[in-house]
Amino acid sequence: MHVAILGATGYSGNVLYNLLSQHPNVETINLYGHEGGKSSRFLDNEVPAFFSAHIAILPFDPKEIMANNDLLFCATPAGITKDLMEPFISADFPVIDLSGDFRLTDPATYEKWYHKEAAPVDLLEKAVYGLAEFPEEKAGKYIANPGCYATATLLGLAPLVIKHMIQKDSIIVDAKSGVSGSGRKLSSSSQYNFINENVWLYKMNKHQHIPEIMQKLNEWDSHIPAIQFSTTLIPVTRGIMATIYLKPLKKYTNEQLLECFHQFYDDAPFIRFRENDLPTIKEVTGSNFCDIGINYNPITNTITIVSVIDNLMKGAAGQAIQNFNILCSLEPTSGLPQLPVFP
Ligand SMILES: NC(=O)C1=CN([C@@H]2O[C@H](COP(=O)(O)OP(=O)(O)OC[C@H]3O[C@@H](n4cnc5c(N)ncnc54)[C@H](OP(=O)(O)O)[C@@H]3O)[C@@H](O)[C@H]2O)C=CC1
Ligand SMILES: CC(=O)N[C@@H](CCC(=O)OP(=O)(O)O)C(=O)O
Repeated sequence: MHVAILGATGYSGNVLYNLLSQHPNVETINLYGHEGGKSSRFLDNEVPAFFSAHIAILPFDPKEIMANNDLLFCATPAGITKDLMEPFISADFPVIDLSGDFRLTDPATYEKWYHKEAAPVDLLEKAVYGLAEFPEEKAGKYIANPGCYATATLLGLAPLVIKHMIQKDSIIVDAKSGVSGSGRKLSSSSQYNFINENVWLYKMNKHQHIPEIMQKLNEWDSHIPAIQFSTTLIPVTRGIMATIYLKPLKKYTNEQLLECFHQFYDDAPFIRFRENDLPTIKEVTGSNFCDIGINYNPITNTITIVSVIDNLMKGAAGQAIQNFNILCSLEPTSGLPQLPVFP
């Protein structure tokens, strides 16, 4: 297949290029950048880590992309993506979009949480939310790849929520992310002097993944009223840990809780259910795995779920490849590493 990447110079685009260049079903990868941008940009000049990849970054041109490729991976920022995607959606051209612009079905909710103008409703209606382990019933060729925090949180919560085993108003999520989650551009919080030997709880009660998580949770259980959700920046490059606390609906044994997770995840190639062993971020770095461990405290009647992913893999480019495999009916694990980078 011939595939295109828009935004290959960004972190998620870098990882997409890396994965696609080793994908057995991908013949060529064409790179695109800004509309009307310089025609003399090359990947190796922009990203020294890809020193030998002397590949041109062509100016963004929907007609040329659709004429020369079978599918587009879009790794541009939220707020910008929605202005670029109309020609692809109108032509029913396959797109896997890593941004948040087409994940929320309600434009007013997007505008409230992203503080940006939403995509038009007729375009939003064509998008399919692509949490790979829990595909939508709706079919479509425009896949809205989930957010990184949303992926870790939803995969940790899914089994107990779908089986209605929890007190619905009891969910508290304390999520932490490495700095690459904010992309390649420098910001005050990504400066070494700020985040080294520091932790920072940011966007308290305002994080844009709250409505995304609620949208999916309410598909599984429409009676979940809200979640308490916080995001903390930690001094690591890659990785997310979502620590989830909730109260069970009634007393369950540890075995009953383990059995619930096994039912959902034993056949899922990228979920490693670790039972009562609580995973660390490093155990999934560089892989598309989501590792999940659980603990039950009878004294406080609290279940703790720890869900870890690599934000650039399962939280972005890795899940995008999973969605590519699903959309194109390829082997579910094609192009994705089977072990993390460790140590
Ligand atoms: N980082 C992460 O862990 C995750 C990111 N995402 C989402 O994936 C998307 C990409 O994120 P990330 O890789 O971190 O971002 P980066 O900031 O690292 O990269 C953004 C990319 O978009 C390009 N770009 C920006 N504006 C335009 C434009 N108008 N036309 C064409 N290209 C443009 C940039 O090119 P240039 O540098 O030339 O401007 C760059 O290649 C975002 O929507 C993000 O929210 C989702 C999950 C996790
Ligand atoms: C560490 C860090 O800053 N992470 C980013 C995640 C950005 C992202 O992926 O945003 P969308 O999925 O909504 O596009 C944040 O918390 O906003």
